[in-house]
Amino acid sequence: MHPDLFDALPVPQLQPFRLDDGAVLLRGFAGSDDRVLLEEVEKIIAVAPLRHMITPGGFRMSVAMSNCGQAGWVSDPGGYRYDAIDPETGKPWPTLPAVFMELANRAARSAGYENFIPDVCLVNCYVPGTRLSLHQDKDERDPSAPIVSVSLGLPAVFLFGGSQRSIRPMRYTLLHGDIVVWGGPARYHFHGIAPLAEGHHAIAGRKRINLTFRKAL
Ligand SMILES: O=C(O)CCC(=O)C(=O)O
Ligand SMILES: [Fe+2]
Repeated sequence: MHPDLFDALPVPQLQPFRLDDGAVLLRGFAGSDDRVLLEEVEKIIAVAPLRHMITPGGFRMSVAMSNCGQAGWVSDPGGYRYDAIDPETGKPWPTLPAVFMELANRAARSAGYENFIPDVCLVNCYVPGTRLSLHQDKDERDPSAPIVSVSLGLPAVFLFGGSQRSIRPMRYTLLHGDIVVWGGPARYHFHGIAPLAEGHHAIAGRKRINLTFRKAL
């Protein structure tokens, strides 16, 4: 059979996998955009370098972070905030690439959230051993907008709990191209990432890149 015949076949559309009311996992949703997304990440971190922020408690975060968009999430001994200026460079953050905006909007729509227009993308970089402890994303102004979280590179175990820290989190393995969307009744659910296992990814190498899209301002 000629390979072009396959191109005409519809791409299998996996059903969104429900994690909780308001929260879904879209398996492989970003898979076909992976190389473009990673190229854009390289451009972003060339301007706004990855850095380990300091928590208000004085700890150095194990995840290396950067941002793009109208503001960026920053943490320092004074607290957490969104800042239009990158404190590391003194300049505005790089703008949100069109391919990021489009993907985030499309993923949100697939999860049941119409008209999601993010203004911030937090870039998280994990290497084996890196973890992100259970937390809520609650520094954003608009509670009606979901969080759209894209996984690229090495797999990670995503911990997804409930509205209270005491609710024991469920564990889901997130793979290259997966997107998790949480909003509505799940918007303030506790979540985190277990320590990344050792490994090598064919495109991303020895790391995991996570992009979280937010409407923060
Ligand atoms: O890396 C992830 O999948 C989650 C990132 C996250 O929770 C955050 O950036 O607030
Ligand atoms: Fe988070």
